[in-house]
Amino acid sequence: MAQARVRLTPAGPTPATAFLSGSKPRSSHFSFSTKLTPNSLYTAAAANAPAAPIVVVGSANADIYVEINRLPLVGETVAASAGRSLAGGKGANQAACGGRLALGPTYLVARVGDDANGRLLEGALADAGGVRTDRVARAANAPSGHAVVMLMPDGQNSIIIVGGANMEGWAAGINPEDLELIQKAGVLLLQREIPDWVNVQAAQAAKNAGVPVIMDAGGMDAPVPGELLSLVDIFSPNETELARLTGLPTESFEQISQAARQCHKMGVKEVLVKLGSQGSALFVEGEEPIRQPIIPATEVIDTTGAGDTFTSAFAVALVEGKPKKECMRFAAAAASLCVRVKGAIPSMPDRKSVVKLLESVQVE
Ligand SMILES: Nc1ncnc2c1ncn2[C@@H]1O[C@H](COP(=O)(O)OP(=O)(O)OP(=O)(O)O)[C@@H](O)[C@H]1O
Ligand SMILES: [K+]
Repeated sequence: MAQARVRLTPAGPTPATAFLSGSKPRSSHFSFSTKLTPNSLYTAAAANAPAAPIVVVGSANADIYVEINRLPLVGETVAASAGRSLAGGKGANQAACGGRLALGPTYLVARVGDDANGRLLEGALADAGGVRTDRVARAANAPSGHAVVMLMPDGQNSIIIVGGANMEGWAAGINPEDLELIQKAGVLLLQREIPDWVNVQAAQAAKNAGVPVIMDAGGMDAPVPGELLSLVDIFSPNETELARLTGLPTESFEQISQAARQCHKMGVKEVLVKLGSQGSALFVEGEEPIRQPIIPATEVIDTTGAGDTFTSAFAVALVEGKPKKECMRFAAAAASLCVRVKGAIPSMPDRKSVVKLLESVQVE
């Protein structure tokens, strides 16, 4: 449960995955046109838009990175050449991004432990700016979610994850006052690093109040329960997660379209697929897909957090009532800025930078 996933095996229809991220192989069998629509209203008019809150219900994780030459053998101790602890978890990442980009408030509903990692997470979220952390509660009987990420010189990594409070900290579920908050939200943003039953509870509350639910597919690789899918308005996998969910190949755009249609049959009307350097595509049932190419980065430094940035930025634009195509452009611009900077939360752009990038992109 951390910044995103690492592909522990080469990409394929059903890879083993963890919650942390690294670079991943991508299919390059298809390409997008780069036709862009004019950048409309992220500036003056948007400033007058009603500022409905974004509510993220999800994970917060302390990621402990160690750089080692090789894994220790059983019974052996090895010295790391470097180590650091960073805040992550897809819930925290998406809240941090919302906090930077949204006109209104962004709340994170999460569980941490009453421990040093919990304090690290609370501090990092406060430093990220713009995130309301008063709904991050400390669980009495579970440690904060954390992960040990062992980075090796050849780029390989091994990860051990402790779900901790993300998985065990919810007791009887989401607090009544947090359910009320969800029902007043402009959008509810979910991922899969907390128990499915908690996600169902949040999504049900949102659905009852007519609040749109976006679920990022990243996190645990167990099948998504049908009950949860039926409560989600926009489901957002990358192509690997889409393949895993549907059991279908996602190497070509045609195959991705087929897999998205399969999701429609499973009860999700809108599927927002993230395709790495190939951009993204939104499949709304019964409509032509909307394709969004990447907005090229001057230099790609680290794609960690790109998926979380994309999903969260899409939600930010959606809350402002932007058309879906505009939401995708906004998200692509935010993600393009994210890949230029190392790390997850530290790489998430502010609104001004996204607007500036959108303005600088050539309009056809
Ligand atoms: N090299 C790149 N240059 C510019 N933008 C990129 C690049 N790679 C990714 N992006 C943007 O980031 C978005 C999300 O990236 P990606 O598809 O890798 O998400 P993900 O697989 O969910 O990522 P994560 O590793 O964070 O879980 C893409 O749709 C694209 O807009
Ligand atoms: K990054």
